[in-house]
Amino acid sequence: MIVRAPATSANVGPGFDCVAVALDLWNELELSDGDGITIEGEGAGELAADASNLAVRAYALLADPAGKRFRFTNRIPLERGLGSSAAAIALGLAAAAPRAPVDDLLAAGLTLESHSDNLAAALLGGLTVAWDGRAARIAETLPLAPVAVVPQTRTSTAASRGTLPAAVSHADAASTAGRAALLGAAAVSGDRMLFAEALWDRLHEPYRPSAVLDAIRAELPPGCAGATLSGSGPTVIAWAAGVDACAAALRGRFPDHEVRPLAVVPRGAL
Ligand SMILES: Nc1ncnc2c1ncn2[C@@H]1O[C@H](COP(=O)(O)OP(=O)(O)OP(=O)(O)O)[C@@H](O)[C@H]1O
Ligand SMILES: N[C@@H](CCO)C(=O)O
Repeated sequence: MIVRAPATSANVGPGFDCVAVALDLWNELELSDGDGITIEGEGAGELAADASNLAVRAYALLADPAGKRFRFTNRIPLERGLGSSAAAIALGLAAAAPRAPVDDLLAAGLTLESHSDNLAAALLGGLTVAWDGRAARIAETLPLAPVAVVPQTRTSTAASRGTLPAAVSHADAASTAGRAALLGAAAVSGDRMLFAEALWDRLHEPYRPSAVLDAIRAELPPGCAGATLSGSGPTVIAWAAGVDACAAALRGRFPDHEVRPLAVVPRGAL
């Protein structure tokens, strides 16, 4: 059996801990009878190749890993805000229970990661909204295309979440709720202008400083209509109508970053 799970970009601006989008960059698990765990690609030599591996732990929540051989091919870089942990969890869950209701998989996943936004998109694909233990894919594609600006540096999500304040003002909550409503409407309607207007947040981005995000917003590259911090960062997503022009400009401006157009994919691990 072969299972694939996509990278994901969570929050998409105002959708903190509830919105995420699946991207065309995939981790893969080949599961067969036998034993042993092998890891190729991203995280090889670094990730645990034993029962403590996150994907194997996810599998073990719903099926017995004894007598199974796990062969992982990883393409999603770790701790860059591209949902590597959620993809690992999605692989394990989808391999263990491919026909389980998504809400059951989310409930299992929540025992391993405290927020289910990335996991929802990794399982369902497209743009997802997660709420109160449930999730739905609300759009298969988006009106603007994501171009990822990926630094060499890493940010642990746990550490990044530690910088967020315990409470926010009503003004910040109201502003962000408005943008989040716009984000959903723009995604479903396919309206580019509304989507670009939605890409502003006051709940988490102000507490996760990013010079790249600030620089892109201060001077939008050609073809680019807005930018968001990807998950907890440090990757930034530039949202483009003209991907080639946008990517070329970003490569010129951020030569020590990897600039990577990553199309939205309509399906996830399920
Ligand atoms: N392919 C993988 N297999 C097993 N464990 C993984 C894998 N990828 C990531 N992990 C685990 O998840 C951790 C990274 O999770 P973290 O939430 O900090 O980053 P991320 O998921 O890449 O970013 P974000 O959640 O902001 O999108 C790694 O340090 C490792 O423990
Ligand atoms: N919603 C989570 C996503 C982490 O990928 C956060 O912003 O911390």
